[in-house]
Amino acid sequence: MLPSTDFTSTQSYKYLTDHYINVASKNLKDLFDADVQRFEKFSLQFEDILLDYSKNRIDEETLALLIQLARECGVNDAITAMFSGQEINVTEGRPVLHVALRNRSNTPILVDGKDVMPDVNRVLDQMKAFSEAIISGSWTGYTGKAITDVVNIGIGGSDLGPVMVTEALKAYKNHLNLHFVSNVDATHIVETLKTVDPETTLFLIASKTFTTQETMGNAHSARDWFIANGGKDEDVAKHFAALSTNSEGVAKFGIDTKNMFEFWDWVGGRYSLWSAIGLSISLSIGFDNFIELLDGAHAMDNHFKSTELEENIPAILALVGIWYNNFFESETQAILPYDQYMHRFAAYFQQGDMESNGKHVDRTGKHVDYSTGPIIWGEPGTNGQHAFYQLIHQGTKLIPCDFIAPAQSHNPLGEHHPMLLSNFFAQTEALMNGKTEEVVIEELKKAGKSEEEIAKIAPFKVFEGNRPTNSILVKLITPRALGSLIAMYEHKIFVQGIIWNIYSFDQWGVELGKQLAGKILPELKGNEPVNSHDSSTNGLINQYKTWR
Ligand SMILES: O=P(O)(O)OC[C@H]1O[C@](O)(CO)[C@@H](O)[C@@H]1O
Repeated sequence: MLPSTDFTSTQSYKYLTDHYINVASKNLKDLFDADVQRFEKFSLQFEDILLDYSKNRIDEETLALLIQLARECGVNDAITAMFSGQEINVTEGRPVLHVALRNRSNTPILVDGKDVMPDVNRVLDQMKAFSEAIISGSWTGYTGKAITDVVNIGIGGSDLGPVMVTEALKAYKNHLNLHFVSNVDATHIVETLKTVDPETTLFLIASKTFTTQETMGNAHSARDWFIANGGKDEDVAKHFAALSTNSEGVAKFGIDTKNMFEFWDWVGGRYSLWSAIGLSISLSIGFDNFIELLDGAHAMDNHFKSTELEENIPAILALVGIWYNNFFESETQAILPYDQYMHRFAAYFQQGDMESNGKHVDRTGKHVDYSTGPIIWGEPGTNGQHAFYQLIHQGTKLIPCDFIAPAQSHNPLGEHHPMLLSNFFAQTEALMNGKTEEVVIEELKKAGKSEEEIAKIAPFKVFEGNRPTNSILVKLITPRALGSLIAMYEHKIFVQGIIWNIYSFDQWGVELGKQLAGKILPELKGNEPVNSHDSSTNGLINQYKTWR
């Protein structure tokens, strides 16, 4: 059982409310001026990952109160509950055990009295053998040729994790060409199939439930294409594998269950890249690197589980996030990786965070009267700088940002990496310090502007500063470091969900749209006008019918 506390009625929350008034009036720049130790006090290192959270609008008292808040909300007990396999996904009646998938120390983890580790290891062995056979070319397609292309068909958690990781670890990639098809828009599968050869293509049908409309639609179209282009029914086994919890659904689709890579209902979709859903990752970078990814996540799990909250990186990130979300009332949080390979990292955590903590009902079923999960967004630097940073620097909204960068590049070409990192360092400094009117006027004077010109232009050139950031500097984006980084954010989301007293591991909010689409699909057949909806929906459907 998870503890259930309304965090707004805790003692620490009350203290934080008063404390906020004091801190909100302070400037980050002044906080740095007043304390030469600030970086040392507010930074933590885990292996090759340095978290600098000193450029946040906090002081030592803020942190102490936030930690007290975490304690009052039972964060430590909740961590124990998750790692010990308790049924903390209450609304779906399941434990939450993505940590078991990467439990490299193999300590038993019990679900209904049974250790899950033998099953986890059995599927890992199966993934290893399969990955090696495909990569080495010993597994051949129906005409005896080695596989050259792998098409992962999945959506949401059965797509975003594999896409993000295979992109982030492209530097470790082998000869296989990876493709990802997720959208039910035929364009996605049609354009992908134009680039592959049925004789040398392997399709991975990735779906936890094996019922998701988009994935099933794309999987059937891929199978039809395979048969229409020379494959026979008996050849399907060489070209289609399933990653799923639903063996019945897999068999019904026509995939030999020998080619099924199993996982379990205690793995949430958006936490599933560590499971059989990660097969495309293992194929892309090799099984040993996939294990490195799991090792990195496991190391972060151990840190999270056994480190006091004061030094606990995911917990600190969560608490600082709550500080902005619930006291400064910031609505969004940006994730800004200064690494082109990590270009899908923010998109991945859009699902990870927003599907987990986008909830308006607390764990007692009551509507919350406080803000829960933030809107997550972001793009890689430096591209974002030339697109939306204007608003972060000079807009009216407070946007806490996580800046992430590797100290070493996989592509150390000329001055590119120092140029990239100079931007990474400059942005957080600029966001913090801003530029005062006096400095602006001084600069304009030096540029020879008249008094009149200066008066006109100066206000537009002022930067208020005092905009908070975390900097996450990673030595090099290796599979291990990436595994740790992903696990770090997963646990941040977990801690926030515990404090907001919501269930982070269900996703009922995606059901309504699915249900209505199921109702509308048959209505799109035929030409007779539809009148079963509101006038807007009827009007749109009927116009579609005349235009199609
Ligand atoms: O793996 P499945 O069962 O096809 O589900 C895909 C995705 O759909 C959702 O259930 C809802 O969008 C996600 O949580 C999940 O990752």
